[in-house]
Amino acid sequence: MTAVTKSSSDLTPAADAPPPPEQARHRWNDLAAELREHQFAYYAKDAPTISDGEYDALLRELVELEEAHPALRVPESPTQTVGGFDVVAEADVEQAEPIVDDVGEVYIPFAPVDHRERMLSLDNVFSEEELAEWYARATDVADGGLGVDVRFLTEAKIDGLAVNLLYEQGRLTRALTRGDGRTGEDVTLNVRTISEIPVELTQPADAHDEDTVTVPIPELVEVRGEVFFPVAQFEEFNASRVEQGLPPFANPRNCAAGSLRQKDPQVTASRPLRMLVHGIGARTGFDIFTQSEAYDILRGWGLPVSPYNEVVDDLDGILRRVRYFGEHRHDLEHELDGVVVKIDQISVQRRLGSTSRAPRWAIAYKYPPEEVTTTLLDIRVNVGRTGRVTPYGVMEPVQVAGSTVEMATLHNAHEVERKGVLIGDTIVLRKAGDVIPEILAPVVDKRDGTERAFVMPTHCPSCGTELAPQKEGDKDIRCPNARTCPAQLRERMFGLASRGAFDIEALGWEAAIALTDPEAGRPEWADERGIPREDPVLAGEAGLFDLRPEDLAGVHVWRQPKRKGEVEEWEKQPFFYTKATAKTPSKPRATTDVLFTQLEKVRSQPLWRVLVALSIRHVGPTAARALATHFASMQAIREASVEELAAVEGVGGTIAESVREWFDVDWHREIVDRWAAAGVRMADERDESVERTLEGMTVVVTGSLQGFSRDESKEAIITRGGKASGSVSKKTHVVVVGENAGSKAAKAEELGVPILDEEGFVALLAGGPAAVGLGDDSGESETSDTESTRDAEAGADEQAEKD
Ligand SMILES: NC(=O)c1ccc[n+]([C@@H]2O[C@H](COP(=O)([O-])OP(=O)(O)OC[C@H]3O[C@@H](n4cnc5c(N)ncnc54)[C@H](O)[C@@H]3O)[C@@H](O)[C@H]2O)c1
Ligand SMILES: [Zn+2]
Repeated sequence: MTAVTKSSSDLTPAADAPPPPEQARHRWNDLAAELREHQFAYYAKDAPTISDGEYDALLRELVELEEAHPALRVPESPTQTVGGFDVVAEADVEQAEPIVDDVGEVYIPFAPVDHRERMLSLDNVFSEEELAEWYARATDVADGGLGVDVRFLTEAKIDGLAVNLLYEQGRLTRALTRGDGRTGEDVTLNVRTISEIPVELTQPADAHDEDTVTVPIPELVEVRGEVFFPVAQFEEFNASRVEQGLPPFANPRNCAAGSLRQKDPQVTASRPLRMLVHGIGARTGFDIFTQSEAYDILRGWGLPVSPYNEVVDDLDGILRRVRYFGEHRHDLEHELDGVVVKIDQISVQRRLGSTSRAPRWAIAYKYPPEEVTTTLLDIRVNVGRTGRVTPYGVMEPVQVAGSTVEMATLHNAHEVERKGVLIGDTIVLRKAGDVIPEILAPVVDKRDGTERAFVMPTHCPSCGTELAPQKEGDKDIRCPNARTCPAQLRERMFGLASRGAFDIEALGWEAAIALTDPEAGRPEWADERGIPREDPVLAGEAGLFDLRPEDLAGVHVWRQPKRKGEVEEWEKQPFFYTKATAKTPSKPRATTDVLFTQLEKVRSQPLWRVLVALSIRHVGPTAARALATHFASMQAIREASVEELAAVEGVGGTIAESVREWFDVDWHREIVDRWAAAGVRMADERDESVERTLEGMTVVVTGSLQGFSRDESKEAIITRGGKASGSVSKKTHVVVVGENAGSKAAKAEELGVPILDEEGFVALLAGGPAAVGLGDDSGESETSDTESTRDAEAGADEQAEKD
């Protein structure tokens, strides 16, 4: 190890620091070596093999180790240097070997050139507490007992790569990467291709308004900024690389760096690189007093300045900005990994100075990482309710954005190809907040040749039917065997039992699988070991109401038992019946009894629920109610023409056609017939004892009522000839406001629509509008259709989305 030289940093170990124990020294060596390796992959090759979060964690460990053992904190430690490979070591460009980087591009290192003034990195904090500590320290030193009113500039931290632009007499004469902070690589030719960066500064026009700062173009100025690749263009760009047989970039930052450091500037020119400036280095010929003012000057010369800079007075202001960007992390055109806070006054900046690595007058607040790397163990496919086949990635479980992720959808085969991921790859996984996790890209450098490409199955993994797109040109492929495909059937069965349909609590996801797809989860070895396949007790929903408890005695499902914390092999277990023991024979489980009780009960549910249970496309609860109210029987709906269906208030053409088409399929009609034969009620008896007190009235119920559930209040309105609507408009006759009512109550007041409480509602139901002092103005109702039609269509959309 080289001799420890005295560094300007105040963090250099005290000469009398006790020697660290052997173990700590070992760990330090390992960590430092590992970090340097990652720095090389990241800065020199633009192809990191671990995520930034993982890198930061390693660096943190090193910082903590050095805090515990200050003698380890040598000037060349990765904690003390500006990250970057040693440019000077590759000084002789003539002799330098061309590097073929893993992104398939060849370049020779660019000539090393010194910066006029050093380019530093930034120190990081990872929590609001740490930020407050920095704030306290910085303001304390800044004040120095002088009572200075320190102000802070908050900026978006742009995740790109830093460049230093030297302008002499207004001309861009040199552009360098940051390198090790003292010496960077000459990338002048490449930077010149970025249209946003002026080759010639513009003399600011004479200021007419007082806010514009005009400073004449100086003799010399170093402008620091960040080159980035716009997020919006990244995915498309990566896909085009994969198409050309080139490996994709891991993320936009590495893509920006790789694009800038091209041997052939033409290639750089073809990339949509952008830049924003965030500092000034050496300068002669002008003065600046605050950093924010410096930005105004730079803007005046035609340089791109971020629109997100804002000066604030105190910690509260800083925290407000941190929270703001936390919420808008994905609304910016560049990747944002944090917020940079800088002391605005240059004189105060000087008083605070810098360490060997970073200024003390600035800090980067970093958000929790949203990207991690993990292994893609497999790509499997899922068959949905309408037969759509979607591949999804199965990954080594990993923590990201506060949850454990082990699966991520890949949407379709085309998407898998676009992303260029192989089974076995190390992949970059991204999870942003509540958004569903996404596989971003493979880490190509980690490949060892054992990875294999995903092959989209040609046949349905559930029923073996040949897959095909529904229409020509569809990206999705489907299993056309809608009738008996176990995967599709189990989804329909689950839907049929859901709250908006028959509402059969005992028929949940697992029971739906047991009834229709008992081999779901069958392990590969099951065939080899001669374990017979079990036929489902239901080959379609038609037989649901014909089931008897004894039919379920032999139903088994595949389960992976967990015993004493250990994960065991998958095995078949009885589902509806208990396991027979030496003493007791197998008998129906308690939940199985409940299932049959509920199946009995739902036979007399209202017609609209039966309609929803049929899984007719676009027919959700709203459309089903409209149909049931109008036609009152399944037979009438079945015989209705498209025109007749479409004429129903709340049923549009799409729904009408979908209903007609559904009844044109013979096995669909068979479902209805067999359910009817098994005693499922197929008509709503008009209870003549209920007076049609609300004929022609549109009623909105909002908030919760004591005596009615949501469904019951709707039912009560509809059976009395009224219309139950979900939104308040001028056409609404009355709004019933229960507890915790929200915006609808306010809207009613605003529009002057009469409002009733629950008591009033009961009176209205019994005696009609006159009973609650409302004039009978139902004549208007003929024109009030549009609103409820929109409701029904919205309901239909919701339903379609679930497909
Ligand atoms: N994954 C890996 O293998 C790997 C390896 C090395 C480094 N890294 C990552 O690189 C980063 C460390 O690099 P670093 O030294 O550039 O530190 P940094 O990214 O934490 O911060 C310093 C840099 O931020 C940039 N910056 C962006 N917006 C700015 C603004 N508004 N004002 C001032 N500066 C701004 C500047 O270029 C500056 O040099 C870490 O995030 C680390 O995770 C990753
Ligand atoms: Zn199938």
